[in-house]
Amino acid sequence: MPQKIAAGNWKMNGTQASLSEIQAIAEAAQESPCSTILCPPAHLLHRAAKLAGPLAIGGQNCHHAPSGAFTGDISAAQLADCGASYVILGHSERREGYGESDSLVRAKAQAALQSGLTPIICLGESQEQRAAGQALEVVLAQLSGSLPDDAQVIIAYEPIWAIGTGLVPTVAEITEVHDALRAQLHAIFGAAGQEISILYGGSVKPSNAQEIFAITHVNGALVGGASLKAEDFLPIMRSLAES
Ligand SMILES: O=C[C@H](O)COP(=O)(O)O
Repeated sequence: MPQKIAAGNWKMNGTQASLSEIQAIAEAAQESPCSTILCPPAHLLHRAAKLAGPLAIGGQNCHHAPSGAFTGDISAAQLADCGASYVILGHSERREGYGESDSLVRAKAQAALQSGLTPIICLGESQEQRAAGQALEVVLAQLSGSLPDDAQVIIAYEPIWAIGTGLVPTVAEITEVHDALRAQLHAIFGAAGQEISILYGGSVKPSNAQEIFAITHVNGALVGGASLKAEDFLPIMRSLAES
């Protein structure tokens, strides 16, 4: 059975004053039967990792090279050095904002694995692609192009149009994509593909988490805005535990 995972992506939000939220989430993670991962901005990683206990810490991106003249970047080994054990890769805000391709995401995933990090690989279609009936085709192509050689990954399906908008796909739309992802992971990795957690992301809130977690092959969530405050994230963690 894939692990149930509640993951939070703080994006470019948070200062040292936010460490109290991480502390509260870490305390709740101690009681949770599920895995909890928090991906704060890079400047908080080291202090967050010290607070974390059973809460795992992740980066939000890494370079594909182990080191070198890449001003402003961070390597997978440096994330691990801060205490991270996961890294989000291929988020649509990087695919779209910085032109990251599937092959670059794949190279980053390989680099992450070499440094002992588990990549959380994000996939998702735009509103135009969904309207054109291309959602499945787009997401499955991203999966094939972005996966590393090893099955030690987490997948996050995040329709771009659902991120930060309050719009959420229907249960049938999420089901269709997660079923297809599960089948493709099985086809690629065999039995190991059945163990890969597939998260849903995009406007997950305490109010809709229960319905989303009831969907077959939804093994948790990658949460943006509602992970910034423990008072929002804890009910999502509880819904996952009860699912
Ligand atoms: O990585 C997280 C996603 O982009 C979802 O963000 P959101 O929960 O604010 O819609």
